[in-house]
Amino acid sequence: MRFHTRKLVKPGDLNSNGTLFGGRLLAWIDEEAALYAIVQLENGKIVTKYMSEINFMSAAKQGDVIEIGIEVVKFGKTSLTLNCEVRNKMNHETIVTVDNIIMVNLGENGKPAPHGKTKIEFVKDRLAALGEVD
Ligand SMILES: CC(=O)SCCNC(=O)CCNC(=O)[C@H](O)C(C)(C)COP(=O)(O)OP(=O)(O)OC[C@H]1O[C@@H](n2cnc3c(N)ncnc32)[C@H](O)[C@@H]1OP(=O)(O)O
Repeated sequence: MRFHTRKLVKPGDLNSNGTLFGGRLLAWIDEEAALYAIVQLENGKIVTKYMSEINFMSAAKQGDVIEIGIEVVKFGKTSLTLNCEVRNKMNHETIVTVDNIIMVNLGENGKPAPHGKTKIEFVKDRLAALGEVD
């Protein structure tokens, strides 16, 4: 699993227990999944369809640095299924796992559209293929 994004837990991110608010964490995960899918599928019109088992394993507290990891479970026809783990950057303690996040690729009409992708691609390889590596 590749951990792309780091977040600092700030006072405005806390719940009434003084730990990281779960809704805030889910918003960060949703944005990360959307970003990942937009880059992989090369389409800005992508929506979250479904999230399965969300397991809050440990609490994060103010001042913690956390990181969000995403990996591909499956390329579908119009969908991309992702898996997510959020962990403490410093000690790698797992904070939450989400087993399946289904992102759906939309066409111009807003309906599911085939994305034509079957495997993970890296932007640097796409650029290299275009002769645009710096
Ligand atoms: C980033 C964000 O926060 S976006 C905001 C939140 N999300 C939204 O507002 C989305 C609202 N939902 C919708 O607009 C619609 O449900 C859509 C466009 C996503 C999907 O429409 P549907 O008619 O359900 O699409 P359809 O049945 O063709 O399924 C599309 C794909 O999703 C998959 N899918 C749909 N429902 C599920 C489900 N419950 N579990 C797993 N996969 C599912 C299908 O298998 C299909 O994948 P495939 O083509 O790779 O085989």
